[in-house]
Amino acid sequence: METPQSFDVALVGLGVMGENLALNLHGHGFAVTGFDLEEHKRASFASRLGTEAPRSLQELVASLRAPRVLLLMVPAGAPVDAVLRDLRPLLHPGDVVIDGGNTRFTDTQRRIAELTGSGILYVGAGVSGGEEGALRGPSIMPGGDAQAWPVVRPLLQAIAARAEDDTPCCEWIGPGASGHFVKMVHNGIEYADMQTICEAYFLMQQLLGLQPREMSAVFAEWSRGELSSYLVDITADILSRTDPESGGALVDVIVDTAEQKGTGKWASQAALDLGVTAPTIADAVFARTVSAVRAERAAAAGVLAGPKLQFTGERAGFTEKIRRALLAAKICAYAQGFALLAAADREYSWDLAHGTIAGLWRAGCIIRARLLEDIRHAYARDAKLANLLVDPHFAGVMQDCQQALREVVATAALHGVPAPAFMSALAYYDSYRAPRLPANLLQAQRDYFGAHKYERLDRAGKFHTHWVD
Ligand SMILES: NC(=O)C1=CN([C@@H]2O[C@H](COP(=O)(O)OP(=O)(O)OC[C@H]3O[C@@H](n4cnc5c(N)ncnc54)[C@H](OP(=O)(O)O)[C@@H]3O)[C@@H](O)[C@H]2O)C=CC1
Ligand SMILES: O=C(CO)[C@H](O)[C@H](O)COP(=O)(O)O
Repeated sequence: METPQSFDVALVGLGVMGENLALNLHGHGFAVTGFDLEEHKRASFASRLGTEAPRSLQELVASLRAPRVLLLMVPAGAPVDAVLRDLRPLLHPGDVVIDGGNTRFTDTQRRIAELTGSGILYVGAGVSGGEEGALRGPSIMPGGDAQAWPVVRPLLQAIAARAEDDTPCCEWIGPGASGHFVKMVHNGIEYADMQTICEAYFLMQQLLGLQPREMSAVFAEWSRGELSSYLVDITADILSRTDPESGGALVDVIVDTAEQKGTGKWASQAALDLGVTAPTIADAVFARTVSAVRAERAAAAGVLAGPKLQFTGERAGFTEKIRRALLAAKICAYAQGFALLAAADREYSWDLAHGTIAGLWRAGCIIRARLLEDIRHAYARDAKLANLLVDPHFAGVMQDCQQALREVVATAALHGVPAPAFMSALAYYDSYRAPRLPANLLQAQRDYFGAHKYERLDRAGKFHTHWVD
């Protein structure tokens, strides 16, 4: 076993993310050790780093310099509780535990409460960037016990991605579970971003009859402009790939059933809990759930009627409309994500810096996009912006793109092509800019059947009408 107290940091969980984060730390000059339940993972990791594998958590902890820093990259949920239960008796006041997994923020709140009085500094850190990002530089969103920040800052900022202005994509988010909340919102936006790209692809395929390679060129072109982003880039790459077995496009042989691990659902649940309008994020989750009932959809296709229209419009012009619709829908999804952050900030008093958070997402993470620099500027102009849509820059982009979004949504509806995220983005935009909504009638209905009362435009107070004689 290595000399006791010789390591700067320990990774617990040497899977896809943990091993690569460890290699990233090692590459930045930190002395790293690691532990996994599986002996073969411990051994192969130790041999890669030229160290000896600890045989137990006790040996792992004993090999760390004080204050000890442990980064957990185990699956979210029960495994985190199991590791914490085993670690707790081994740690001392001032030691830091970072949970870098996609943990539900309410679990982080509970664990912080459970550790109160122990002196152990707990950090819930969102990490995004996937396998490649973990190795080359992820975006990291740490929050929790602020005393831990000076201890972990050199480690986390060293391995994080860097934005174009060389700022590390890792900054202290705030107290409590704010780091995991911000990561959850990142993933909610990720769901909406992915779904709107998929709808753009589907419309080009279903209405314009474009082949994957043609669409690959379209997405590659789009990624050189305002839509420049990692997700559009990888879409162009995916659509260019050939399946070696069939010789056709690889995307065409992949089953149209999307899986999910829960972060988009949690973001939607948090939006409902906090009373935030986030329909495009929620519709992206529902798009996955409806994709999952593949056999039911196949049966319903033989029963349920739809339109029999052929697209007769001008193809190049419509492709440009889809591009603009995609940009508009993406902005709406980001607006919803940032509205969710603002509501959580009000609820939990985290004092979230929206501009800083946009800055952290500029590189390393899955939603990295050119747009995030504009979002950062929007919050620099007005840190208390009511909604991203009303920032002068974004209001201008929406002005340019809203007509295209309408035409794409209308065309999708007329031709029976499902485009739920585009549709809900448009409804969000129109609802948010509506000075008057039909909720007056809704209030009357509530008062009619439940005596719930309503307010009047012409005088203050709550009123009830005896609707039934
Ligand atoms: N993959 C990704 O792209 C991203 C993942 N994340 C999050 O990071 C976390 C880790 O994900 P990922 O690396 O993909 O998951 P993996 O399943 O690849 O790795 C998790 C590792 O933790 C090990 N493990 C489980 N329980 C324990 C325990 N009690 N003690 C020690 N090791 C344990 C697992 O071992 P075993 O296999 O034996 O169970 C496995 O080797 C998750 O919360 C995930 O949501 C965040 C961003 C991106
Ligand atoms: O956190 C991530 C990236 O930021 C993961 O890739 C995410 O867990 C993927 O989520 P899902 O499996 O639900 O699509």
